[in-house]
Amino acid sequence: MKISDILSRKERVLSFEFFPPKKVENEHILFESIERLKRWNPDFVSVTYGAGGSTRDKTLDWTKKIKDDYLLNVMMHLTCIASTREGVINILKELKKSGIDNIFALRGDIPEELDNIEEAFKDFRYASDLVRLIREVDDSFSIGVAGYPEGHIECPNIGEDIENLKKKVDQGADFIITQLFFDNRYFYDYLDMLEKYCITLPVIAGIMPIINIKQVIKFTDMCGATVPEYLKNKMMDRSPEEMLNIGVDFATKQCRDLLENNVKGLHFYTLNRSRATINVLKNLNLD
Ligand SMILES: NC(=O)C1=CN([C@@H]2O[C@H](COP(=O)(O)OP(=O)(O)OC[C@H]3O[C@@H](n4cnc5c(N)ncnc54)[C@H](O)[C@@H]3O)[C@@H](O)[C@H]2O)C=CC1
Ligand SMILES: Nc1nc(=O)c2c([nH]1)NC[C@@H]1CN(c3ccc(C(=O)N[C@@H](CCC(=O)O)C(=O)O)cc3)CN21
Repeated sequence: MKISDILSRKERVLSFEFFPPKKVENEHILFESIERLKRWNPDFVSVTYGAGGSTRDKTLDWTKKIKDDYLLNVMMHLTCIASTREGVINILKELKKSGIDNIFALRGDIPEELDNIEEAFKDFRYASDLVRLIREVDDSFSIGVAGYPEGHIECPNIGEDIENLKKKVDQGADFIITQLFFDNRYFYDYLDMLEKYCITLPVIAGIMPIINIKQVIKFTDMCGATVPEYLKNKMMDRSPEEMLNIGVDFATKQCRDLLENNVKGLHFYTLNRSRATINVLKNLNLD
């Protein structure tokens, strides 16, 4: 089912994001999480795409599996860095054949071990190049792209970053999912700016209930999202149980405020765990 159709029909959407487990022994954690989260009737779930090629096949396999075994509406993340035109065209054919209608089109993180960046950018430079190719090859996909409420880390200023977002929109993207953020002010200011730049696509908010503060600090240092100082302080040196409760409490307040302000959707970065996200959803009493 195309996410663009769901977005035009529904006032608000709910979605969950997973990544293909690196270790076989972690697969059961993901199975359990999908099983539990399915009860919340997500409008779609998405599967991330590993940079550098390592987990790419796994992404397609997991996306198919979640669709066929759990009967969920799926979106596959597709990154284009270090990919060839031909390789991407083959993946699009495979997606079509498998009945997968939704693609999250990304450039992808630049792998640390990359020694020849020009080679990696040979066929695709930006996510907008990928959006263009998808539209060229098969116009029937629904395409999501990433938006950065705090600006993308490689971009000198947010205005320029939004102009770059506009290129993805102009190439035919259908909706935007934001990078994770913890202060809603960034999100509301971002929506105001998008309006000024005449970007009218639906914007789904990316939410990560914090389970482990050290892991989140490590990740946000890399992706440029700000973790509020008081939240860091509150979570430091707590037990895993205490940390999860603080994370759930924070994400609940954040989502409640977004819902009061008519957010178009909540997309949870679950990190393959279900408990924190489910506790937030329970607190929200979503109907
Ligand atoms: N769930 C996931 O898998 C997510 C992954 N990401 C990661 O975030 C990173 C960026 O990916 P995207 O946003 O898809 O890339 P993008 O191609 O839209 O943007 C990448 C950078 O290039 C700049 N840029 C874009 N077009 C440009 C142009 N024509 N001229 C000059 N600069 C331009 C942007 O401002 C940004 O700084 C990747 O590292 C991606 O993997 C981000 C969000 C979610
Ligand atoms: N720049 C960027 N790249 C991404 O891949 C990405 C985003 N942003 N933003 C949204 C989500 C969040 N994603 C994340 C966030 C954190 C981890 C993380 O902490 N991973 C663990 C390993 C987990 C495991 O393999 O068990 C780590 O320690 O890196 C992974 C994906 C993927 N997405």
